[in-house]
Amino acid sequence: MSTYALDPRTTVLIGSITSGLMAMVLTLLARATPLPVPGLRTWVAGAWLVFAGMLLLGLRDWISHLATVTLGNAAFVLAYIVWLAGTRRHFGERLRWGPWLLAWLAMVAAVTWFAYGQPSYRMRLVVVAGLCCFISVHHALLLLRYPQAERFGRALGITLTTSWLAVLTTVYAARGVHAALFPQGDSGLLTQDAIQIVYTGSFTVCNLLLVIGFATMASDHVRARIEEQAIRDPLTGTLNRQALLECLGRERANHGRTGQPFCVAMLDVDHFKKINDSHGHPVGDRVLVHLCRRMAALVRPHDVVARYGGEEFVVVMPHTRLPEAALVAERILVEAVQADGLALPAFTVSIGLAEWSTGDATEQDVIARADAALYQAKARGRNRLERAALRLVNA
Ligand SMILES: Nc1nc2c(ncn2[C@@H]2O[C@H](COP(=O)(O)OP(=O)(O)OP(=O)(O)O)[C@@H](O)[C@H]2O)c(=O)[nH]1
Repeated sequence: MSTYALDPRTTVLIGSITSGLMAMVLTLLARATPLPVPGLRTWVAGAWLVFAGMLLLGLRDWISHLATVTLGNAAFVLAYIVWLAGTRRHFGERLRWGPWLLAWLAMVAAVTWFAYGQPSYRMRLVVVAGLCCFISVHHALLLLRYPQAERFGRALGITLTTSWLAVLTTVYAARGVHAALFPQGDSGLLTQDAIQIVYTGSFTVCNLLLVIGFATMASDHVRARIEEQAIRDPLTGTLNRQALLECLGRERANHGRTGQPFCVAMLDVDHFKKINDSHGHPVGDRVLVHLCRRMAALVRPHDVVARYGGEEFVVVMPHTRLPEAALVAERILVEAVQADGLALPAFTVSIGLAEWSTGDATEQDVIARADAALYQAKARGRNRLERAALRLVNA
């Protein structure tokens, strides 16, 4: 009679059921997600491989040895390689499959040999635990390379996944070393002893927690993309009007606290309708995209470029007074319209510039003054810069 409440077969079979459920949850997550998550499908495939591997391992002695020992271990270890590929893909990299598949094939061959040629659970354990340990440590080190500070969800997902990979590495290392150093008697994966119960229980739990870790990373990825889409103009990738107003609100508050000046440049493409009419809207779109790229390259790192609407853009220049802002605006006027070798029609822009003044009550006021200066620039012949006079209190 068993001296333990759990036996390894029960642990592995419960593990296979829960990993099947996790695989299902991950599959549904991949189907339901409103935006594609790189690597998620690969993780789904890995989760199903874990389910298959654990189920086969748990059916030992009930179905053919080939299915349980060879295929079970093959599916199980392949899952770790597939998860590694999924993580790489998530971070925009590709796994070099060749060496990993070679190692996996060698493992499958060795396991088969130590199951039929020269049966030895001890050697199978050394081979399988050794490779799983190597994959897990490689996977954990890979995750540590990615920056995680800026978003809580991402940091949490990476930390969870890395932590469970570290635990998994320890489990496989400990089991592999124990098998290498000590005779394992008549042991098999499902033998009823404390070591096997702890071993099978540990990798079962870690596999589930790994899936939760990646799911956390995936959901944070979706949230970040949605937040990004909410503040970006889809055509040019610059901030949209809503984000611009928030940025101006911050600058206004900062000015209230510290007295730091800031300027707003409003920019409009001259005769843009003609460009659309003569060359078509797609070319007009390319002009806008090109202009934004050039502006982003010409302004300073802390300046903000936003699309105000149509072919109108705003540049916010923090910590800047009107004369310095005029230098930046002049640079944009001359250099942002250059499109040598890009097969774009020639175009010019007009700019109206205003500095936040004590007479401005809201961010809309400073925008309105920049807009009025832009109107003047248009009226005075376009392709030029006009500055709004400061509006001082009681002026
Ligand atoms: N291709 C393209 N055209 C746009 C976009 N948004 C607005 N427009 C077009 O931009 C044109 C703006 O024309 P107007 O407001 O008459 O101004 P304009 O022709 O630039 O003339 P001035 O501003 O007076 O120099 C309109 O024809 C809009 O349809 C866009 O995202 N892509």
